[in-house]
Amino acid sequence: MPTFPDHALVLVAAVALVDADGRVLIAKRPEGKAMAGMWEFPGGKVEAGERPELALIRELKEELDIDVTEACLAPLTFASHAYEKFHLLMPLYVCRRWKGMVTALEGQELKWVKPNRLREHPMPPADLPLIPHLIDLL
Ligand SMILES: Nc1nc2c([nH]c(=O)n2[C@H]2C[C@H](O)[C@@H](COP(=O)(O)OP(=O)(O)OP(=O)(O)O)O2)c(=O)[nH]1
Ligand SMILES: [Mg+2]
Repeated sequence: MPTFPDHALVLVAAVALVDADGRVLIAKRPEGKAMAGMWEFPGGKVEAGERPELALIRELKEELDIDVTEACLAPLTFASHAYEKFHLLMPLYVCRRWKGMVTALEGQELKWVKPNRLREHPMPPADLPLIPHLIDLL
């Protein structure tokens, strides 16, 4: 029985951008945001009426100044995590191809890391089960 009446589902689309050396891009959540200082996969909330793939393409332009096409987004797995105030459902895509140079447009710290070193970076609890999938893939 759910003890919380208003556990709204929040849909967030995220991506593992993979470089030629099999490293994955993570970004540090800026001060002032929830979970500030944690390392996350680029992405963001899917807006009402928006498809997750298009949300991700939009977020990658806004946050990193890169152009990604839908055909280059391969679904890998998803996170489903009960935060205190909402339930996060977060599909994780993999992308190895994009146009433009990855640039931190929101002042966020960026880092390319091997999947087996992701655990050295504090990540939101929802992300921890995603790490083995990336280790298996890359
Ligand atoms: N982008 C992203 N968000 C994550 C990850 N793990 C995780 O728990 N989240 C959570 C944190 C936030 O509650 C939510 C994403 O919200 P956000 O604030 O980044 O959304 P947004 O990019 O649309 O930004 P905003 O316009 O709301 O400021 O998902 C992750 O790996 N990547
Ligand atoms: Mg975001």
